[in-house]
Amino acid sequence: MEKAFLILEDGSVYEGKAYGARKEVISEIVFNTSMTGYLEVLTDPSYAGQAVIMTYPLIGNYGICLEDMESERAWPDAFIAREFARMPSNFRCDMGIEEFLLKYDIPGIEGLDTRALTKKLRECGTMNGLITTNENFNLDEILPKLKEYKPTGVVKKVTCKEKYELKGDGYKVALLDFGAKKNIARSLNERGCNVTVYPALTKAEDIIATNPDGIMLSNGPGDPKECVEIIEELKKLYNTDIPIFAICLGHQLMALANGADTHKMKYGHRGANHPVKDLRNGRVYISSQNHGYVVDDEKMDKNIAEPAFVNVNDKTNEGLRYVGKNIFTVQFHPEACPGPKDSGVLFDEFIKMMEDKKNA
Ligand SMILES: NC(=O)CC[C@H](N)C(=O)O
Repeated sequence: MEKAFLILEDGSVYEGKAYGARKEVISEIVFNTSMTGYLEVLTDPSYAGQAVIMTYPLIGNYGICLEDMESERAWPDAFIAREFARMPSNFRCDMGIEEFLLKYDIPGIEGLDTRALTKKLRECGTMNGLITTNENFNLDEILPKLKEYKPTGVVKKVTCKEKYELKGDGYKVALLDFGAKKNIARSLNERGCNVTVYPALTKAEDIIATNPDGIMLSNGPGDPKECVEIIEELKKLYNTDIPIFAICLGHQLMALANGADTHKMKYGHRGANHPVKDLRNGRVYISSQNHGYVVDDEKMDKNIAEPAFVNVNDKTNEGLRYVGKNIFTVQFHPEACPGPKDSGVLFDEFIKMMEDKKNA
């Protein structure tokens, strides 16, 4: 077995075995605590520019079911687990995880201590790292490069190139694709919506001109503050009376468009069991999450938006309701995939919002 190394920005080195593609990459190293759903993690475009460590020790047991992909390809720069399954067992399985990683040229490492690694990232915060099979690495050369790295231009990389449509007889929804997981469009389409998916840099005027019943802003990769052009367009969408629902990056961008600030969290939320509390009724949903940035809700003008959800573990903001507007946005993932479907009802709330607006 060929050796592979993960070298972190602080100079620590973890040795494991090479798996998947043989390729040297520098990336932001993040961990995900989901016990299943590795294919959905691999195909979530929000991971572009990052390498993912799965904390669950055995990954790949049920193989890869291509039908369950959340986008057209796999996005992480690298994929790391304690052990990858050699003999997947599942009647829907199309291929094993190694074949899938090779197909998208993604290097993997297994056999390293993912628990120690996760503890390290929790204590020191998210770090950049190098994944390599070169045993003769030189830390003096590598560490300055690691400190410099920042994923940039990632939304442009992952968004669709052309608009496309999912036909439905119900409400007409314009979905802005900042790196959308497929289950967002599917969740709307299942509720009858006719969904038109637009590239991230579509002008607000072009969307407003189609007279949609509602606008959906998707999840996506990278630092929200980098998306300056999109934020400008969202200001214009805010000024219409079209109902808007936003998830994750969409939520952060709408907040930035309205004078809020965002910051990078110490190590983010990535997993399938994050409790979020609905501040209207105290109800707690167990949610699927994948984000490294968060909206500073204390700095948000309360006349513009009020906190709608809070994370029960660390009290960070998980959603906003815009005052006097048909707009609500969430930091977590009601579309699940992977993870619990508890908060899928929020799509029904969005439908209700469009209905009320139409009947007004
Ligand atoms: N899933 C997402 O939309 C992530 C949003 C943003 N890239 C973050 O990490 O916070």
